[in-house]
Amino acid sequence: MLDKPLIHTLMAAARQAREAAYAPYSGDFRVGAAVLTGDGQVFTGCNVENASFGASMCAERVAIFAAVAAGQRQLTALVVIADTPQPIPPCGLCRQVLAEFAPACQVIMANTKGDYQVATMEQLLPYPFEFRQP
Ligand SMILES: O=c1ccn([C@H]2C[C@H](O)[C@@H](CO)O2)c(=O)[nH]1
Ligand SMILES: [Zn+2]
Repeated sequence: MLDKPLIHTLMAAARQAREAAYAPYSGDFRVGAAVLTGDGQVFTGCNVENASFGASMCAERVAIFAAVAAGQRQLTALVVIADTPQPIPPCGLCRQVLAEFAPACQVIMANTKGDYQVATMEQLLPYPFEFRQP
């Protein structure tokens, strides 16, 4: 279980990352994310939209891919934050990507008011797809 100071550190990092969100097509629905690696590093991301809507990328996957691109494949926590009435949950695609690198990850869903809720990956994606060679 993550302690409160660490949750607040990660929430602050995600909130800061959200500032860079590029979200002109969603009406400025800005999202920030932060992931914690097994060795204590923090990587962040924001959503990056595109005129071809399907080419847009969620904040969570930007943060996860930044960690993996830096050689960090073991993720222990993820925070996602947006200006929403309730804490924001990660979308299904991000859950599947999280399951790849963070099967035992704690997911902290937050909003900019400071509300947050913690869930495990088992709760968010109980049956992740796993590829097996036939
Ligand atoms: O968990 C989520 C859900 C949505 N978005 C982004 C994608 C898009 O830019 C905007 C609206 O879906 O929010 C995220 O970054 N993370
Ligand atoms: Zn997503």
